Parts: sequence; structure tokens; C-alpha cells
Amino acid sequence: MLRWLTAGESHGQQLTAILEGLPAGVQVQTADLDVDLARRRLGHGRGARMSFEQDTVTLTGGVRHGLTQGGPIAVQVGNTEWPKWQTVMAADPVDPEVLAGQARNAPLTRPRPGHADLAGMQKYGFDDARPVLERASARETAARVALGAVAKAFLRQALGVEVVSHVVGIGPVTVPDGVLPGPQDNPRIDEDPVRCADPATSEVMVAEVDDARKNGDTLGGVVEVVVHGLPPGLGSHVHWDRRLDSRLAAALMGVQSVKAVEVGDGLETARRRGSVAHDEIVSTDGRLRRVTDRAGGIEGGMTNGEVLRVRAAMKPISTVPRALATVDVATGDAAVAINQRSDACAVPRGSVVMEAMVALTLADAALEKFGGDSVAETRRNAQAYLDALPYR
Ligand SMILES: Cc1cc2nc3c(=O)[nH]c(=O)nc-3n(C[C@H](O)[C@H](O)[C@H](O)COP(=O)(O)O)c2cc1C
Ligand SMILES: C=C(O[C@@H]1CC(C(=O)O)=C[C@@H](OP(=O)(O)O)[C@H]1O)C(=O)O
Repeated sequence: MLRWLTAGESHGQQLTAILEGLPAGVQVQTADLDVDLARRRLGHGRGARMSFEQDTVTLTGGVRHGLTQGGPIAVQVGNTEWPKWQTVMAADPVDPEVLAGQARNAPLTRPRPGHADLAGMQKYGFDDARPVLERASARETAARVALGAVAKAFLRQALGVEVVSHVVGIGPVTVPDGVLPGPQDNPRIDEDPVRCADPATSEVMVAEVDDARKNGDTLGGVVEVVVHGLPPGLGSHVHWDRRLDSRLAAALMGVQSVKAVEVGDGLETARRRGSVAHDEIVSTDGRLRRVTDRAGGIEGGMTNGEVLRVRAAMKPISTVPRALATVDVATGDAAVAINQRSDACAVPRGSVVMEAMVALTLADAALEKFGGDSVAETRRNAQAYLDALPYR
């Protein structure tokens, strides 16, 4: 079983992440984590913080000379803004007079509709939204992306699996049907300002983001994660919590702002008749294949050996510059919501986070199926399974 945890606040000293259960012998180094962390900071519509802040990542456990050792992998992602926040976010008590002189410490009492502010204040008994937004913030996704880079390295080295992603919708603008990135397409898609694989649609998406920003507004959208090279049989039909589709949905729903998840053609499938909803099976050159991939590579809660496709829909950013109505909880008076710097559209960045969550979930399912204390053992076990596969 693969387990992972993150800790740390958005404006705290650092984020901490631990990945437990990965075999020994996976080649991974700091530079691999840096690549994905840099990808998570890009994208038209990102906020000011993404342009000036750096992620400083350090592997502090579980990796030696570029190879995992079989123990928990520990990662720290430092926050270059920390010097500005070290008093306000200090772990130990601070002299109240010193704190009173800090403008950043002023209580945030005008909760944003759509953010975690008000429900979090009510639940935890805070009269300030600060402690809620510090942990609700998607800053935390930097820690998940760092672990996702490790999971991707494992999947590639154990099974030859490649996890890629692209943006398929921003606001009302969507890519045409049939746009499907190949296994090596991430670098090309990273070049696009909105991580869209279709250049013509990308231009319209960029214009949509510009228009929203000009009007003091924000946008959401849809990302698709595409996984090439999966064997059939990850996940299981035998129990609800072993279904791979249920595990992927939970992992993606656990990303800030995600409000819907689709597997394969998802909602569109529900509108079709059965005769055109499923993927017919044929035998070609002694191998069984599906003619289409409407199911997105999952049947009965298991991978079926086709390309896995899963989509996550992100709502528009809730820190809307054209501020929304709220109530100042300190006075009870009508007010406008907190409106600090913010992303206008986080969908391109979000696609890299979804990749990480899918990679972690698949690495867990792969270890459950093939086990292995070293990546070489996982690889051998997977190969033996494939060699013995009935009806190949
Ligand atoms: C990559 C990413 C970046 C985000 N950036 C912002 C942001 O700059 N401002 C904001 O208000 N919300 C942002 N969000 C969304 C909030 O974190 C999220 O709406 C909030 O935590 C409440 O959770 P919920 O939307 O799932 O209900 C971002 C989400 C993601 C995935
Ligand atoms: C810091 C990150 O994203 C943040 C996510 C976020 C939110 O409310 O989710 C709000 C913004 O934070 P701030 O208000 O400090 O500018 C984003 O910048 C990051 O992704 O590294």
C-alpha cells in the first residue's frame, strides 16, 4: 500500500510531504521534482505570486545517490516569501505588541463566497479566516506535485507507463472531440500558454482569460489526464473501494476547486444508446483490442489495457476581483468579500496537479497488483503477469 501525507501552510516556512510504501531502486533526483514544480507555476491567468515566488525543493529522506531506498520519501518545498511572513505565521508565541504592528496580521473577517473561509471559521471556532485559508489554499498542491513526480518515475521504470495532461476547456471554450496527447507530448503542451493541445482552441482560451481578467472576473475549466501503457487489471470489480474509477475520482475530487470528475466519455456516455456507448472488442494479430476508447480505459473498476482518460472540472477562482457580496462577521454588516491578489484562471496549473494525483493513485494500484520491494521485482512480477495473461 502506498500512503502519502502533506503538511504546511500557504504562507508558512515550508510544505512537507511524505510518500510511504514505494520500492527501492527507483531512479529519482531533485531535478525531476523541480521540473514538475516549475510546470505547476506556469499558465496564462496565473496570479502575481506565481511569477515572483520560487519553489525550493529538497529531498530529505528515502533517496540516496539518486535511488529510492525503500523507506518513506520525505520532501520539503520551501517558501521564498517566508521572510515577509515569519512573524505572522510563527509557530511559537509572538509578543502581542509586535503582532499588532503587522498589517498582515489584521483579522480577515469578510469571508469569500466559494472559498473555505466561512465554513472553516464556523467549524473550527475562528474569528479570522487566516488559519482556514492558509491550509485550504492550493499552495499545498506543490507538495502533492513533488510526490507525483516520484510516482511518475516509478510508473515509468516499473511498467513503462507515461502520465500526461492537457486542458480541454476554459470557461465556455472547449477543444474539439478527438484531441488526444501521445505519451511524450507533455513538453510540447507545456509550451502552450494554457496547456491546450490544440493551438486554434488555445488562442480562443487565452482571449477568454484576458477578457475575464479585464472585467475583474475569474474562470474555471476542465483538464484531462491521459495515461499510456497501463496493463489490464489494475483496480478491481469485487468491492466498491477497490474500483480504480472510484479511487481516481476521490483523488481528483480532493484537489481544491474540483467539482466534477468524468471517466472516459463520462456524461456524454449517459446520453448515448448502448449500441454506440461501448467499446467493441476485436482480435488483431492475436491480441484483443477495443475498437474505440469511450470507456477511458476502465471497465468494471479495472484498467482494460486501453489508454486511460479521466477529466476533472475546476470551478472559477472564488477570489473574484469584482468582489462578491458577503457579511463582515466582526460587525454583522453587509460587505464585499476579501479580495487580495489571486489567480484569474488556475486551470493550466491545475492540470499538473491532476497528473500528480492520478500518478499517485495508479502507483498505489500497481503496487497492490504486482508488489515488489525493489522496482526490479515489481517489473519482473508485472512481466510474468503479462506473459501469462489469458486472451491476450
Ligand atoms: C492550482 C490551483 C490554484 C488555485 N488558485 C487560487 C487562487 O489564486 N485564488 C483562489 O481564491 N482560489 C484558488 N484556487 C481554488 C481554491 O483553493 C479553492 O476554491 C478553495 O480551497 C475552496 O475549495 P473548493 O473550491 O474545493 O470548495 C486554486 C486551486 C487550484 C487547484
Ligand atoms: C500559492 C499558490 O497558489 C495560491 C492558491 C490560492 C488559493 O486560495 O488556493 C491563493 C493564492 O495565494 P495568495 O493569496 O497567497 O496569492 C495563490 O497564489 C501556489 O499554487 O503555490
